[in-house]
Amino acid sequence: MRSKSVAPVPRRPSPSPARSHPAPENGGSTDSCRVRVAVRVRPKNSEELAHGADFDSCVELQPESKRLKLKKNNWSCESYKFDEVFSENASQKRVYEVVAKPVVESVLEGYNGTVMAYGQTGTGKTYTVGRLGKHDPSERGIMVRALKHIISSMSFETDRVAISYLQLYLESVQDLLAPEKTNIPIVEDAKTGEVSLPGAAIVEIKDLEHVFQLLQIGEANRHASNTKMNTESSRSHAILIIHLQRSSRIKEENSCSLSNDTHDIFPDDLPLVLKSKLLIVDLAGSERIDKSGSEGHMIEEAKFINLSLTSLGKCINALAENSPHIPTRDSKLTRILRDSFGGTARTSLVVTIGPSSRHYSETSSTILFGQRAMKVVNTIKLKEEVDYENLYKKMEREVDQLTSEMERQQKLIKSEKILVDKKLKETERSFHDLRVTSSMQIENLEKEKCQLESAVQKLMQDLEEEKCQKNLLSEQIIGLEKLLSENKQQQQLENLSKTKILTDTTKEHEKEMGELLRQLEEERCCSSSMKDHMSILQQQLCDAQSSVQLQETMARDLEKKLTKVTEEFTSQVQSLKQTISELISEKEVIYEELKSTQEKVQQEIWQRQGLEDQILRLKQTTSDNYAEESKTSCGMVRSGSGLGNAAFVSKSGKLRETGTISKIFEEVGLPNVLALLKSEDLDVQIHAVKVVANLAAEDINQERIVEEGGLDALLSLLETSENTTIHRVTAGAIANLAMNGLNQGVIMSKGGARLLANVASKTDDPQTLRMVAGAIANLCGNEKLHLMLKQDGGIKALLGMFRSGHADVIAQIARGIANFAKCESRVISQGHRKGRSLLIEEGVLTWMVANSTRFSASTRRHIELTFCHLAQNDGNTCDIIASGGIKELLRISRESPREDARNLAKKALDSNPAFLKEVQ
Ligand SMILES: Nc1ncnc2c1ncn2[C@@H]1O[C@H](COP(=O)(O)OP(=O)(O)OP(=O)(O)O)[C@@H](O)[C@H]1O
Repeated sequence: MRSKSVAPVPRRPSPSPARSHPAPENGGSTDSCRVRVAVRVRPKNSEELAHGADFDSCVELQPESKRLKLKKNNWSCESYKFDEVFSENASQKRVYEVVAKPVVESVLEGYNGTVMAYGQTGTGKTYTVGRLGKHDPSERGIMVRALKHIISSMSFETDRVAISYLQLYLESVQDLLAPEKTNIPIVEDAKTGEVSLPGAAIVEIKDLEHVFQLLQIGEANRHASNTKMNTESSRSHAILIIHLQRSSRIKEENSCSLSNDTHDIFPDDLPLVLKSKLLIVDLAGSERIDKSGSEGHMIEEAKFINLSLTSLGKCINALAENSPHIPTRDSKLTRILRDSFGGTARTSLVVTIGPSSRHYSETSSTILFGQRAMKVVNTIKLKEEVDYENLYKKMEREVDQLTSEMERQQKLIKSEKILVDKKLKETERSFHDLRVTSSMQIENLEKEKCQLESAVQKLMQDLEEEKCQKNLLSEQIIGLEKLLSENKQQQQLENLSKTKILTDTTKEHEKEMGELLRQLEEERCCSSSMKDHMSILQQQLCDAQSSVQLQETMARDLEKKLTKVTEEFTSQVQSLKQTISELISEKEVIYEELKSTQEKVQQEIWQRQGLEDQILRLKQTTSDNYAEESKTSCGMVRSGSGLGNAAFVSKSGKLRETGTISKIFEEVGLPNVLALLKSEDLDVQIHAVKVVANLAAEDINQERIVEEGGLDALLSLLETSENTTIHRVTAGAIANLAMNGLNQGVIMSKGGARLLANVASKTDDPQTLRMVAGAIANLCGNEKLHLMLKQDGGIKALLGMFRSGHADVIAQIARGIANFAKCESRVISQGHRKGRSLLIEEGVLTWMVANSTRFSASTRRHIELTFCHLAQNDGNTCDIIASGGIKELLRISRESPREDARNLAKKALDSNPAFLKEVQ
């Protein structure tokens, strides 16, 4: 698409309006513009020069006043004013500059244009328009000059130019660049009135050399004959369509290049393109059959030419007179030129006349035609469109970016979650460890405390006991001392009275006293050792108490530590909880973002799908329509060798699109695509069938499409639709599905062969017949279905399609019967079946012998193989002999380019005694 360095397409001042016209509907700007008409007089040819006075000139030009005088005879003449008059000396360059250049410039600005030559046969239309002048540039006609002008004015980086070259011959449109394409339909868009020729080749132009090559091909394919009036008389109308697509807007630089309406319709960031078409038309010459000397087939040609020119004249008359009804539908020529006269194109007409008075009446009617055409006013209209291809690519890029961003964010969240989970687990583990160790420590401390307390208690008890014993001893000592003093007093009293007894008693008492003293001494010793022991015990108690105090302090410290650790842990847990909740809320936000991104992506996908639908629809309705082309010109991209199946998909370039379709199909889903097959809108339906047909060309989709009900929908379309395009593409889709062995039985059981036969009986469109024949040919490759195929009329329909005479259709028929014969011969050789071939019962043998000369070389190979396979079956011997097939078998055994065919034919001839006898 357009790069910023490319200047916006320049604007021309609008011509002044000549007639009021409706306001634009799609944002394009419109102007009224009258058809410009110039007249060109051909120099006298050799015959006219030779006959002198007989061929006196009836034309006189007045170039200054742009007038032409037409002399009827010496006393009567008429004068006509044109936009320009060219004498016989006017150069090709000048004619181009006056007639065509303004139209080409207008086309470069985005308007449609038409340049057309009209005139009697032999007056120089082809010379003016179609002359190539490859070696003499001064000779070049309008076609070459216009293309050279366009190529030099556009940028190949951002713009595209392509051509279609067609001829209208015997009311049939034929492609001059691909002459096998005949009967090309003319499609008119009901809404825009735009005319397109789907199926016509559109070839992108590279350079002038390429232009010469293509125009030469077209020239070689154009119908021309030698008539009395012109040795190289064109027998068809040639139409060169130049398709031009130019980028029209870059957001910043060209806001001035668009009308306000356009801005309202297309947002600033949409890429826009200007699409325009230039039709250069070289009409076949009008002729009087008596003068041109046309005979036989040429009379037929002349009738068609005159008929279409008459209907063009009627349309011009009706337009010139502002008639409410313009009979454009009367001929294909007027349908193709619908936009050129009274439409949206800027149109220039050059009318060519001969100078000779012998052709006064033809010259006069040509001039009147030109005069009337000058009254026609077109409404030229700028057609600005969204460049969906570019937009699609842009959106695809954006979706990719969004998807990768989404994936990146998902990965980020995942890794963050793993990190948080890990952290949480670690914290839980350390908290648990801490709890276990602290509870163990507390337990130990408790135990120690209990042990110390019981030790202190025991010491206190011991101390108490010691104290009691000491008291007891003190009391005993006091009692003894008291006793001693009483004894002393008694002794003193007794001493006075009883001296002897006293001595004895004193001795005894002294003894007792000694004993008591000793006991007292012992008691004292014991008491002092008890005191020592007690002081030791007291010391021990003190120690124990201080140890208890120490332990208590330690326990308190530990408790404090534990409280601190617990607090720290609690705060850690809290902060972790905080982090987790933050992470969770962050996660929720990211999830929300992801959700909205996913929704956005989904929307983008739907939008993209919608846009693609529109692109395809637009492609279909414009003449650079690839989809339609692919449909009508579809070839066998993937055709198996020999008798293999054939997939019906579009030509090169469409495989890439199939890839995109598969991608979208994955995103949109098969049920949604299949649902579109039942759409009310025919365009959508056609597009959906095309998508399904493309998908069905891929092996991996074939079974799924049938499982999801796609086959039912296709068969129902085949049965109910009246539309030829639907028939053609649906048959192609079924042909693709029929490549799959499993699908073949399903297609047959659902009446597929009967429906295909029905379509074949109703149409003459070679492309549709090719699809139908291809589908039946694929079904022929399954021996289990042979009987049903015959009963459902499949074989009859296959042979019946031969009537089209189209090489591609015949190739499919031949492939089908060869498939059938091969499988049948295998089944018979394995002993699973006996008797006459089902193909022979349907008259294949007679058909092959009768048409043997009409087959192309490649088709002939299939036919040869069919002969050989049929000849392997004894049940067919009589039929082969009766139909004269022996001769054909002999020929194949000697001359066939295929070794397998030669061997098969020899084998059949050598092994069958009836054949041997016949040969001898
Ligand atoms: N302006 C001209 N200068 C020189 N030769 C001319 C000129 N116009 C036509 N001729 C010659 O006259 C002959 C007939 O011209 P041409 O084939 O272009 O006619 P035509 O109108 O296309 O005829 P038809 O309708 O039968 O195809 C050709 O030989 C051509 O070279």
